[in-house]
Amino acid sequence: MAFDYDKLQSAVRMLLEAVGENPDREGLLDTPKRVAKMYAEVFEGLGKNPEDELSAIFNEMHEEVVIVKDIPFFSMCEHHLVPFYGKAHVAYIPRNGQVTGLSKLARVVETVARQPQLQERITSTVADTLVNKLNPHGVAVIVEAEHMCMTMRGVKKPGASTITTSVRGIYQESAGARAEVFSLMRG
Ligand SMILES: Nc1nc2c(ncn2[C@@H]2O[C@H](COP(=O)(O)OP(=O)(O)OP(=O)(O)O)[C@@H](O)[C@H]2O)c(=O)[nH]1
Ligand SMILES: [Zn+2]
Repeated sequence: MAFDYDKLQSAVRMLLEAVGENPDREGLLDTPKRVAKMYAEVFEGLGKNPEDELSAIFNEMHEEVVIVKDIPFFSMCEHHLVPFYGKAHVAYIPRNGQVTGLSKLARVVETVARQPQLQERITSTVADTLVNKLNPHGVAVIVEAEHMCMTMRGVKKPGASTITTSVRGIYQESAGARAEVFSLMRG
């Protein structure tokens, strides 16, 4: 995705003017440039297909659960463009030896989080990415996050955390399997 740095910089300049700041005062002179760079970084997942992150697939006959938990992530709430951040836990049961690299699960989370987002959509997109690419027996994703739009503004409830889950395959069908994986993921 090609970011329009010039447009971003003039938008930031306009924003500063609109709140009554003087964008030409010394401390703010480089701010439009810095903020443009920052947006390019925090939105670098835009235009990427998270399935491309699951490039390493090993033919390993392990048809039991694999869990990577406590994957830290930072995202930007699409309603207020302020951060929400926390941890994602990703579990899947490979099928037919379709085992991916552990770091690739964290890369999927990273790509999906680095765009204007909702926590629910991060959770379901990570689950669907694994389903589409690996065709596993089951997938479970838990995301726990704190939303700055609920802490520094608005309802102002610091410490409130939001938990979302997405399950696919066997974890959708079997309450027992789901309870087991959730306890491993959150334990
Ligand atoms: N479901 C969901 N809601 C979110 C997420 N991030 C922020 N929100 C909510 O989006 C809602 C937007 O509500 P609005 O009433 O349109 O906006 P607002 O007046 O700024 O709302 P307040 O935050 O209550 O002040 C708020 O309730 C936010 O808490 C998210 O990831 N998922
Ligand atoms: Zn918000």
